[in-house]
Amino acid sequence: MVPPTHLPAPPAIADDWALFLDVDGTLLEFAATPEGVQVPPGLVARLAGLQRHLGGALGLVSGRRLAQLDELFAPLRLPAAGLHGLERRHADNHVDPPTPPSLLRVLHRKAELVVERFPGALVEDKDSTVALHWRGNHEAEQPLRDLADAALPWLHDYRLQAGDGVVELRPAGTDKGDAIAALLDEPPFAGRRPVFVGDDLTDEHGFEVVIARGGLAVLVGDRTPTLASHRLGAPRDVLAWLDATADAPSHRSTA
Ligand SMILES: O=P(O)(O)OC[C@H]1O[C@H](O[C@H]2O[C@H](CO)[C@@H](O)[C@H](O)[C@H]2O)[C@H](O)[C@@H](O)[C@@H]1O
Repeated sequence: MVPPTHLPAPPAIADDWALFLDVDGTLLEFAATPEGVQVPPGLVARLAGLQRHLGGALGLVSGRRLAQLDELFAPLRLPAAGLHGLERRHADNHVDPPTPPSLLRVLHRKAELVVERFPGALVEDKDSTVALHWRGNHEAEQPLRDLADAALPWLHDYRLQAGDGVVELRPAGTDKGDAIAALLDEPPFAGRRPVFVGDDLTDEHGFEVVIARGGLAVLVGDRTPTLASHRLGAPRDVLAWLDATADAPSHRSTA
């Protein structure tokens, strides 16, 4: 496998692409807490312009909830998948609601007790999923991983989703790849070349789908191993790449 740092930069965005973008670590720099992220000035306008440029075929595919994505990128409401694909808003604004929460309440309370012992660590309640974060206190990593491992057998049809400074308990089934595949079955994405840009482990599911459909998978950073075909170094490089497209003349994909 080619080391990620040897992967080429992606070509300029083409008019016939269906472009899917991850959020944290891709469009936005990481922050100490989920609420601490900053949306760079001009990014919302840039995304709106890109959406027009692509005939509407621009979507967000994130681990965050759709409601959070709408808050972050207001007033823009792009076609989007939230909760790693569990929650989906189609181009017609219809939202598929996730499975309601059940046994997660107990885990949530236990996790709150753990993070009380490790200031800076936190529990993110996403209704049908719970994310256990240690970015603010790395000493919490092992206790939170242990708690997630111990809880998993009790949560029917749930699985662990590892991420950057986080482990999440989420319903099994739909992932980011499934969400991208579903969006690609409908207008305005259908018939276009799929391209997905993401940084984290959860994004590998999306990479698999776009590559299987003749598209491009763009890794942000140097996480390894990866299925990605192309790479950008950091969110600032993603923004520069999006900007370059806004300035470039229109063109279609080459092989
Ligand atoms: O799929 P993404 O859009 O990349 O979302 C993945 C998770 O992002 C958020 O957590 C991550 O970013 C936080 C803010 O920078 C950071 O504090 C945390 O350590 C990261 O794991 C979000 O809070 C999660 O719900 C998403 O699943």
